[in-house]
Amino acid sequence: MAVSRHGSGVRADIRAYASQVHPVFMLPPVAASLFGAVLTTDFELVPAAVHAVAIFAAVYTAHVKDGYVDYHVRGEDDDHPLTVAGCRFGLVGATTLFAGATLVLAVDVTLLAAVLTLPTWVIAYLHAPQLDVHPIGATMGYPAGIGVAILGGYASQTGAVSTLAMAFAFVFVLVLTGIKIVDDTTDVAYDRTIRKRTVAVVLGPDRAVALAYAVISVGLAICLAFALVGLFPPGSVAAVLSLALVAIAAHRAPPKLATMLLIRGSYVFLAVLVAAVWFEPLASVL
Ligand SMILES: CC(C)=CCC/C(C)=C/CC/C(C)=C/COP(=O)(O)OP(=O)(O)O
Repeated sequence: MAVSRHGSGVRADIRAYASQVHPVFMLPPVAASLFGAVLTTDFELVPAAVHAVAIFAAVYTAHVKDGYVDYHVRGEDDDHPLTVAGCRFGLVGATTLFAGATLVLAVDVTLLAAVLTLPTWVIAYLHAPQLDVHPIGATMGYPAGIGVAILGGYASQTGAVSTLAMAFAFVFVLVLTGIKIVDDTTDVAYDRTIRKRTVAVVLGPDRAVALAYAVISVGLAICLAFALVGLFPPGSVAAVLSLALVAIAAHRAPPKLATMLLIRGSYVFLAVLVAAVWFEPLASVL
């Protein structure tokens, strides 16, 4: 049974499945999982890697299902590399990998880590066609997945969640929600034609952009406040400053450029937070 729509043979099949690895969407959740793990004092590589694999498999599930729904069910996309059977095999494969990694977490690491990992697959599987047609689901599914990935990464090290992990998860959910609202302002006209109700479709682009930057600002202000009260390491202030500067530049830019800037800004935000947590380089000077 053919799995690739473009060519036959093992190479074509591998290419088709590899096309569903979207680094822009996949790196942040995997990095969030590892970030949760490095928030703990004793970092253990194996449970961190198992959790990261589960998160990768969840996001892969989301992409295969989204591609299947957008091309084969809704007829929205012009092309898709996988046949219907290919999508189904991909879903079964990714889900099996997810289940295996989650089972390892439950049996060999801690039950809480597994329990916190499960919602990521549920969000991923339901992204299309259920969540992506509703303004809250379309906007907050991915940020919520990142938040839970941070908590699961933390729990995979400690068997517990902490105020620190929850606070970081909360900040990321807010900041990424704002960025996703901006992202959806790039597709308002098209999304209206396919009845996809993003925040930008419901509120209109101008009010959506105002809401987006308000949500990002609240997220950054909370991050700053957590740094000032000593919950977050002092270097978090540098992370806030870097994303705030990017957000100021993005605010004046057209939607596509603004989205591109904010997504890259969020990578820098995470990277500076990792450095702040791991090395605490500014601790001695602040
Ligand atoms: C661990 C974790 C983060 C879990 C959540 C996984 C999740 C919901 C991923 C979404 C990835 C995806 C299909 C993005 C494109 O969606 P789109 O609907 O904006 O784009 P489209 O218009 O191309 O369908």
